Amino acid sequence: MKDYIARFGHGSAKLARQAQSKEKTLAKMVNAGLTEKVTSDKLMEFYFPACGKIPPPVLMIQNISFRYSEKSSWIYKDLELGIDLDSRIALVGPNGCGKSTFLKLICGDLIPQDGLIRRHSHLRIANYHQHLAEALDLSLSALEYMMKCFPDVKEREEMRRIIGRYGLSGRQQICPMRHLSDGQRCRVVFAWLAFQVPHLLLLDEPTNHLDMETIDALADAINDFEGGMILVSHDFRLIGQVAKEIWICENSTIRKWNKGIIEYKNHLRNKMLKESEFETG
Ligand SMILES: Nc1ncnc2c1ncn2[C@@H]1O[C@H](COP(=O)(O)OP(=O)(O)OP(=O)(O)O)[C@@H](O)[C@H]1O
Repeated sequence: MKDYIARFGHGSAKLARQAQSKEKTLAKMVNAGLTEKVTSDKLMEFYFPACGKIPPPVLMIQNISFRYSEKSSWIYKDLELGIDLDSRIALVGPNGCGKSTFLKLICGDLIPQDGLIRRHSHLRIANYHQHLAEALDLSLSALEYMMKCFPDVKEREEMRRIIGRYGLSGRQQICPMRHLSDGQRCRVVFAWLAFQVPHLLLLDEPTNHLDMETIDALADAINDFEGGMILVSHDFRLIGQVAKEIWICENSTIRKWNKGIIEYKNHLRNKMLKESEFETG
């Protein structure tokens, strides 16, 4: 209401009248104690539970080739890689080169036409991507949703504590998720993801909708996590915080960058400068 008053208070006569009327209503609500105190979201303390160790090899990608259809070009051709619980990988590369496809292949959402992906029989993989938040049933509250996904947790209070860790306060836990902001819905998704106790975290652009403090909390949680991680992100700050190695996805393959993240950033910058010089002649 304050926004409306600020925007339209000096607008056309009709809008200004509406703004004045809102101002009066707001004053009455404040006097009657009907407005809620403005608070910022509770700082999120991300946390991925201890997943226990499984011996290597945890995941082996053996000569896989993948394309979406017979008519389309190969996204990967004869790809060979290994991933363990101490892998902390940032997967980078130009738009459309196949980063998300790689994560889908790893978690088994897509099957390669050739080759094999061998996963340790006890391996639990959690795959975070934007569409998870879009697929939430918004008529449910975060609490109802989590109780439905994890029926083994019988006590509401226990589940409230679990969700609370992800920075959702009392009311935000019990109102329909349609009333939550995009960032708050992401927190629900992270709570759901972490509660699966994965060994391997696949994070596809996790920072969209998250503010800087929350991204830092996520970085801390990843650094405390005892399992493996593959991160697809354009956020070099997060990459610098959590990745130990960079893999570059390009030309139907993935190759390991054998220098540090800063060197990779400089390499990209120089490449872009050269391209723009070439374009401008
Ligand atoms: N379901 C699909 N069916 C057909 N083609 C697809 C499908 N999903 C992705 N593609 C195509 O496969 C290629 C790789 O897509 P992918 O989303 O894996 O790339 P990306 O590197 O993650 O891209 P970005 O950085 O833009 O997210 C793209 O050309 C994309 O258009």
